[in-house]
Amino acid sequence: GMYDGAEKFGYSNGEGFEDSNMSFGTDKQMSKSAVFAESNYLKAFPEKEKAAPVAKIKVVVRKRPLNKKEISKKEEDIIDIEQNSLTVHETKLKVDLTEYVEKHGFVFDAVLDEDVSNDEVYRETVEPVVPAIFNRTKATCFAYGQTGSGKTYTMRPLPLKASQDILRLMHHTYRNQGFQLFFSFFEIYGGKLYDLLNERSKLCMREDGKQKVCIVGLQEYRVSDLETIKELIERGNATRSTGTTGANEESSRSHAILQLAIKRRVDGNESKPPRLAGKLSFIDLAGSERGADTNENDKQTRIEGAEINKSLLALKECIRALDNDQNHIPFRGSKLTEVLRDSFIGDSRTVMISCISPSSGSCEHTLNTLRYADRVKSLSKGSNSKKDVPLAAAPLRESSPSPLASVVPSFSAAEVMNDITERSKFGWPKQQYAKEQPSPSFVDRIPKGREDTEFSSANGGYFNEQRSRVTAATGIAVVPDTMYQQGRQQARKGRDPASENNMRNSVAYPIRTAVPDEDDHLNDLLQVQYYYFCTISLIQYVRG
Ligand SMILES: Nc1ncnc2c1ncn2[C@@H]1O[C@H](COP(=O)(O)OP(=O)(O)OP(=O)(O)O)[C@@H](O)[C@H]1O
Repeated sequence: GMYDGAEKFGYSNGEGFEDSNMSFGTDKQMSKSAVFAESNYLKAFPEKEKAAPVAKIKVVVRKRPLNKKEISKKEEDIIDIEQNSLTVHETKLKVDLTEYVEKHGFVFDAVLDEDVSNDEVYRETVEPVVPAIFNRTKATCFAYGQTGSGKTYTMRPLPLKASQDILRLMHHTYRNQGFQLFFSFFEIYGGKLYDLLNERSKLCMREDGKQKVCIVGLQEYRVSDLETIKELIERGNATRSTGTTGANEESSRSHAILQLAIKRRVDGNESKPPRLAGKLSFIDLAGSERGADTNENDKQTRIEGAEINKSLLALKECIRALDNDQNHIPFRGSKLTEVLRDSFIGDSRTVMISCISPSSGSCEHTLNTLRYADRVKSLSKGSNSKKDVPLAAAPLRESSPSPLASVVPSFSAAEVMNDITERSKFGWPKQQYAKEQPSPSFVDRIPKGREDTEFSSANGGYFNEQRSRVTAATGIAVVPDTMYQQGRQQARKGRDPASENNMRNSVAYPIRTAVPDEDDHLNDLLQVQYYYFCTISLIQYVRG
């Protein structure tokens, strides 16, 4: 048959896990045990608590070339890259309709420009973590970015390249040591799990008595040659669901998770299932602008949008909690993070590749993507008081605590100042505006043909964002999803006030109930002014 090289395993992927005896507790037991999951882990491995912090998270940005459509529309490339820093040149209009360019600077672990090949992307991102998965590490690699920014283009080749390296290690360095490679591929769509290698059969997720995540019924294939892996990847990709949205018809609205698990037979004992040694997960996330879809289309699309939004937020919070070495990691925020739970406990590595489009028409989405990426990394570093690093820029070295972490806040501080100066010309209260929030009385350049949806969602996002920010700081928010909010507040705790200033959330929040305050009234006033301005402009345009 087609999968001759693959040995098919019908059991849940939890069965073969280290020390796992698949004893499902009652619901009550499960939720109780979940709370203590991380502390149990530390009890079992006390040395982990004392271990020196390692660079667990790597954030890489990749810019794609302008495509034919963008070139034909005469859109400009607005992204400048210099080593590992990047500048976005955003053209804006003042109230008097004169144009000005606002520059936004960012620094990441690596910034890859449009000439960088997929091979180089692999070398920069996944290759360094491959050896670690033979040694108890769970590594996760995901791409983030708007539809059409190159996530799939970037992610598609990575699993096969990684498999090649894994097989090489298995056949050479770790030869005759009982290591086996297992392959699984599933997707999360609208909060539900589907097996991409088993005709999209619906899966359910359980936690066993020891807080191990089990996806019951997920097909795992034992693989030992590249050709089989290639076939499985192609089969899974072909099964992925795609949907229709206002933004891009072709794009994926599901998160696809491809896992390469390394297991090991202990003492050559054939009767016992092999134990999990390490794991490498690849996640092709749904387009990051999906949260913004919540206003439009049919009910199903709105639900999908909300779910995607929730999972992207939850993912960010988990990674940040992880980087802060927090005891509580808010896995429960979404299906995606629950599924990835065991990838975030213990020795873990996360590689995030933020994909951006270079074109002026995508400026707003690009800034959102970069802010998300920046927030995953820089804030958590800023809060780590133990690290005393010089302020001067220094080249980043792999796996050392990033000296650049200190550069990011200083970079931002200058921008905050610019921002404040710009705004205070208009007499707005300075401290109310965190860095980089769009000021509502400037008309951002809106891509042609997308005015309505883009603007309304962006604007809605802004006001929601402002609200949740203010209420979180004063602690008066009443949020229905309490688990989720606890996670957020937990994540905020370790932060210092200086970095709080740089708080930049990029993803539109789900709408929350909040007590209105002065700031909200100000926002409403500005919004009214803005609409007034638009109406006047429209009337003038129609007349003349
Ligand atoms: N670095 C690149 N070099 C050349 N072409 C690219 C690059 N990145 C993306 N592309 C091209 O741009 C188009 C869109 O890319 P892709 O499908 O990967 O976007 P995406 O972010 O995965 O979108 P979606 O969220 O809708 O799945 C594709 O035709 C792809 O071939």
